Amino acid sequence: MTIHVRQAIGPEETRTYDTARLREQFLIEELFSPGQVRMTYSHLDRTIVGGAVPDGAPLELPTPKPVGCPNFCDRREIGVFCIAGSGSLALDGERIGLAAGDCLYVPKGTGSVVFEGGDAQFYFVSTPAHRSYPMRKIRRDEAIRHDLGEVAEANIRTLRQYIHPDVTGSCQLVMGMTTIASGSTWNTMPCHVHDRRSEVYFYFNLAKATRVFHFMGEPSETRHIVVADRQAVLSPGWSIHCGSGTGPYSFIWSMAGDNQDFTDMDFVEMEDLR
Ligand SMILES: O=C(O)C(=O)C[C@H](O)C(=O)CO
Ligand SMILES: [Zn+2]
Repeated sequence: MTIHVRQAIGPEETRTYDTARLREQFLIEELFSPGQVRMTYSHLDRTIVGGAVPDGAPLELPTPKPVGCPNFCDRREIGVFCIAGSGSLALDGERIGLAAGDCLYVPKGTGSVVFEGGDAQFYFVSTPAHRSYPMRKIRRDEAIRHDLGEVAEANIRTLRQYIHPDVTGSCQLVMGMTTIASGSTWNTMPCHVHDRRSEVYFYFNLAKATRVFHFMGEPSETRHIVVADRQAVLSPGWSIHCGSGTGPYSFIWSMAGDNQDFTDMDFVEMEDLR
């Protein structure tokens, strides 16, 4: 098991960063390793971002020191996506099968969490929770689907809300997946901020040579991070978050903070971007 801790960084400090520092603070490069759970604990809403690759043997989710409780879910909830292959999660011994594109909401109070599967790869995000909602598996066709964008703006995409108040209860975690249509490049453009919530963008299904140029920063001080397959970007509430890919890609977004209102966004006017 590996866990790295990232402190919350403000806009003034971020303005002074060079490329290496920006990547060190906001990009999570290595999430998947056979037989391992890898995690990053971010002080942005105390979000834990992780990857688990059971590689044929049961892989228990450990409880790292920053969690501060005997069990991982004593005061936390988790959203888990199977991003490749198929496998299962055993929650206190109850096995739930997951195929690529399925999501599992793991409630506060769950004791043991075990990842299983020969070829399965799991991406997960966990945030603090104050009460227990029912465990729920959400298949791709059970998520709320939104078809967004315009051909002329190269931003045609399908956004699916999986962990969302209209699908399943959760304390603060809101989570889903967006897939960019063939021929489009942009996600989340026109862009927005929402200082009430922080967000994590996990990019995947990129070909080896494809890169997403992820834009972040204050609207008046934008920066970019070049992102490869299966890498995640931490997005503070004050930062824009959008990207343009050199080839096809999808991403799993997750949010936590003061509300679960997906539509609560402050859109940025194009003329205000620098
Ligand atoms: O393609 C999009 O637009 C998104 O996926 C938007 C994210 O879900 C988001 O930023 C929600 O606040
Ligand atoms: Zn957002």
